[in-house]
Amino acid sequence: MITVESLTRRYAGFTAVDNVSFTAQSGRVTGFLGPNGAGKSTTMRVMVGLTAPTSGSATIDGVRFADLPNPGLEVGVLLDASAQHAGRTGREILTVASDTMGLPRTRVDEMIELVSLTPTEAGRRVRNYSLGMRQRLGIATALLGEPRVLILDEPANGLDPAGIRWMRDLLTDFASQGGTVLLSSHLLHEIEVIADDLVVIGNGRIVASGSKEELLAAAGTLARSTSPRDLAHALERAGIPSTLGGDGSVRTDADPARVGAVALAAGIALTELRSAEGAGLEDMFLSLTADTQREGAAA
Ligand SMILES: Nc1ncnc2c1ncn2[C@@H]1O[C@H](COP(=O)(O)OP(=O)(O)OP(=O)(O)O)[C@@H](O)[C@H]1O
Repeated sequence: MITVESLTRRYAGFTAVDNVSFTAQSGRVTGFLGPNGAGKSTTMRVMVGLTAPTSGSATIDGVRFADLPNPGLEVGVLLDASAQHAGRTGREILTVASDTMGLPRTRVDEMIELVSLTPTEAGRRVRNYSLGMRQRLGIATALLGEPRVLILDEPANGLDPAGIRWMRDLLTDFASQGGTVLLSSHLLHEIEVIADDLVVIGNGRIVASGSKEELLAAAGTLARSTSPRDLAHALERAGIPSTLGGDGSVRTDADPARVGAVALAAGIALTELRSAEGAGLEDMFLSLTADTQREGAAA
């Protein structure tokens, strides 16, 4: 389990991470979301001891990363796939990491195979790797020591569609075997498919956290009718505030049963009635972070 408690990081008067607290539970995949510059990477860097917190703490199973005797055996980290030594081959990078952790060299070949780098690719210098190949190598390095915890910043970045699916299965399996996965991504569809829990950050502060179901269910109800204005008026008369979308949809915080009952009583035929959950993570993300989006996007 990863525990972040009242974490703050300031840079010369600018607060990048502001009193952030959350946990990433074992056996679950936690998606870490936020607009550009929200503070995700800074939080993850503090978790793995690359950045010192101004105050507060981040611990892995109760221990600070810097205090872990052989961290690679406990925590697999992929923060910046391009930060690998460009002059070494992929195989050399894995071999050095494996030796540092005191692992048998056989792990190197196992990992190369696991991430589907060909022997030729593994023998190529990293400066000549594509982004997706760097990402695969980074994942191989993270998994080398068979850690219980994975901290991954944008791991799907640069992967092809098959690679994204492979990564999804890998992380889901890892969590189903009791591992802890914290991953940041801008690929909301990916997060929506893979994450059990979500932590949303905006301008350095947590704006929402909880299980994906909980957070998406809070999205309310979406209804469609041949006469959306009449439906909105009927809801208003029933004391249910609603929003009329440009696409003819009507959204409310009331549950679908209540919206259906109001429509029936008003003699309005519905063409669609469902939890707005289907509207998905993107809507939720944009509405939660609207105040912190540089584009000022609203739901
Ligand atoms: N070393 C530093 N010095 C000054 N400011 C920094 C430093 N590192 C990060 N910041 C600032 O802290 C804020 C948070 O950055 P961070 O990289 O954590 O965001 P992020 O959520 O990971 O963004 P992205 O989605 O774009 O990767 C940004 O405004 C960034 O400019």
